[in-house]
Amino acid sequence: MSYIKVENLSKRFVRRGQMTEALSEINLDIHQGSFVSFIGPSGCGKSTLLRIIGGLMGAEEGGITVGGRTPFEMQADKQFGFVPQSPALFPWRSVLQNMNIPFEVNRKSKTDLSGEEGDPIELLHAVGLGDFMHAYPKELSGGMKQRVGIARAFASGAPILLMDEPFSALDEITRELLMHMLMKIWEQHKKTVIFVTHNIQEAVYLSDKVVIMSSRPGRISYDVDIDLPRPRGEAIIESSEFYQYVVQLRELLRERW
Ligand SMILES: Nc1ncnc2c1ncn2[C@@H]1O[C@H](COP(=O)(O)OP(=O)(O)OP(=O)(O)O)[C@@H](O)[C@H]1O
Repeated sequence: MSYIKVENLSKRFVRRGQMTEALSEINLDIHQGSFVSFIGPSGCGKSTLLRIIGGLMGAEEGGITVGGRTPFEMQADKQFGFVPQSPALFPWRSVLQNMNIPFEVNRKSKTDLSGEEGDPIELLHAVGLGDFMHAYPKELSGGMKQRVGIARAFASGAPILLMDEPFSALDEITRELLMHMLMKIWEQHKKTVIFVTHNIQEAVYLSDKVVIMSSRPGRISYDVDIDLPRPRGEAIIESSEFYQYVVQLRELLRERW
């Protein structure tokens, strides 16, 4: 059953008298607990759609519900965890203290997400930062900071995680390591994840569904179900089925680039 439902959604921006049709007639069904990636050329509206789903901005036309409620209600109820390109870590707090920020925010707003929360210490071990719990952000590399951001999102209790190109600032090898790490954690926690990326392999490896977008105006041109077995180990990348999905997505993307 559909958990996130987007119907005929359009979004326009007007800047200095010039109108940009950022999204046009978007229709989308996302199932609870699934991993969905958005991929498409720069400016096709991926981040805008992510922000609308996450209740950070509204749209002019169309409807959107998340778990039967509006995104704004879900956002006020702390149901979304955001993982941006580089995570916001407080420099004066240790890694573990940074992990606890969502719990403190929820306690203050009296949001009860118990049952969805993960153990911060366990999650730090899962991302290979067990020895860095008491370190400060300035002692971490970019990849390590991003691991904290991901671990924190899974610990936060939010059932829906919105990730906007979380690996784009990382080198190729770190990016691959984090992709495998994210997959392992997600397979244990099964939160609904919406993931924006420019990387086809990443999208195929991680996703149940890849949504291909095209620009001017931003539209969904295809959505492709990735029917690869789970759990997905690293070896799957070498399989011919994986390769076929990569080729298919590349062709579909080229068509509308
Ligand atoms: N706040 C804003 N004001 C005006 N125009 C905006 C605003 N945010 C986005 N846009 C425009 O909307 C379109 C979609 O932008 P968006 O950032 O969603 O694209 P994107 O697919 O995420 O791009 P990228 O892959 O480069 O991050 C672009 O043309 C952009 O210039």
